[in-house]
Amino acid sequence: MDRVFIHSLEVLCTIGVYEWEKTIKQKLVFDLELAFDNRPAASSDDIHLALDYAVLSQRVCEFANNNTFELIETMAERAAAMILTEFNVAGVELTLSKPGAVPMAANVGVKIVRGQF
Ligand SMILES: Nc1nc2c(c(=O)[nH]1)N=C([C@H](O)[C@@H](O)CO)CN2
Repeated sequence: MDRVFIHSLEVLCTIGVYEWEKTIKQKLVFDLELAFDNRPAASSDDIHLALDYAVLSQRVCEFANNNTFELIETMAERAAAMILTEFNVAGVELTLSKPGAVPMAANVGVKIVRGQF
């Protein structure tokens, strides 16, 4: 299966398990791989047959901005479910990073794969 990808999509969100985290915005970074057949778009050169990565990026930012969770696991799961529901993709691989959450680590996060590839 072909893929469309979106890397390093940065969103400011309310996310975290501690009380102080519920009063601030923190940066999350999405890396997305979407299972999608690109051949109809390629053969027709028609954006309407493509998975529009600009539209999908905007929707993920909106979703993350408008939903507050404690765990990044929950954000990842719900965002993947939203993508599978709202977009015509067979599968989603979603890596969600919370840079700066652990000062001693360059990065921390979770990776999930949902649907089919
Ligand atoms: N597996 C996880 N571990 C932790 C999370 C998380 O979302 N998933 N979150 C925190 C805190 O919110 C942390 O980011 C504050 O620095 C701790 N561990």
